[in-house]
Amino acid sequence: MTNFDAEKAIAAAKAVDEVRDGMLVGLGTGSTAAYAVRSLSERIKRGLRITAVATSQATEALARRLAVPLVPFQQLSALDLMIDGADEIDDRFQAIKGGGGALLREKVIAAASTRVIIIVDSSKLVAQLGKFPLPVEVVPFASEFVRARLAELGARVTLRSTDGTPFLTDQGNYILDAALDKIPAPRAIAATVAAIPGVAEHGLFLGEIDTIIIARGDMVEVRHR
Ligand SMILES: O=C[C@H](O)[C@H](O)[C@H](O)COP(=O)(O)O
Repeated sequence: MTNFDAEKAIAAAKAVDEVRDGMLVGLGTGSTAAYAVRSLSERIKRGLRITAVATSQATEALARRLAVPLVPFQQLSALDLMIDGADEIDDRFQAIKGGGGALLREKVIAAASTRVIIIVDSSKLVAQLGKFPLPVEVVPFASEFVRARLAELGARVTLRSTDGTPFLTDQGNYILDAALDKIPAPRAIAATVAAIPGVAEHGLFLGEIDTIIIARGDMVEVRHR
C-alpha cells in the first residue's frame, strides 16, 4: 500500500463514520471511493442498515461483491449522503472529477444528495484547479465538433482511449480530456463547456460539495463549507 493509498483509506473510514442507520447512500467511483465501499461493508457486517446507490458499473460490482445492499437510482429522486473521491479539489470546495469516467452519474447523484462528502489523499488538494485535465463527456456523434470547440478555449484535447479504442462511459459516450493547465475562473469555463452542443457533462463540481475530508499521513482534516 502506498502512502496515498493509506491516506485514501483513512479519509474513507472517516467519511463512513458519518453514515447512520436508515440512510440512502450514494457511492462514488474510483480508488478512493472503493475504500469507502469497503469500509461501509465492514460496518454493515457489524449491523449497520443502509441502502446504497452506485455511480458506476464498477462501483456496483464492488458493492455487490461486498454485500452492500443496492437499489437502482432510476426508482429514486433523493439521497441522504454521497461519499466520493476527486481528481483535484481547492479550498473553495470546487473539484475536478471524472478521471474514472463516471462524472455524469456522479454529478446526478451529487445533485440528488442532501450532503456530499469528498474524500481525498493529500496529493489532491490544489491552490488552483486545472493541472488535472478536465474530463468532458460527449455523445460520440459530436466528439470531433466538441474537441474543436474545446481547442478554441485553449485546451489541449485528447480523446480518452486504450490502444486506439475510445473509452466508453457507462452511458456509451466518449470522454475528451481537456488540458487547460490553469482554470482561474471555473464557473465561466463550466458554463462555456456545458453550452457546447453534444456535451453530456463536464467534470467541474462547483456547488455540490459540502464537506472535504483530507488525509495527510495518519492525520485527517474535515472541512465544512
Ligand atoms: O470518474 C471518477 C471519479 O470522479 C473519481 O472520483 C476520481 O477520478 C478520483 O478517482 P481516484 O479516487 O481513483 O483518484
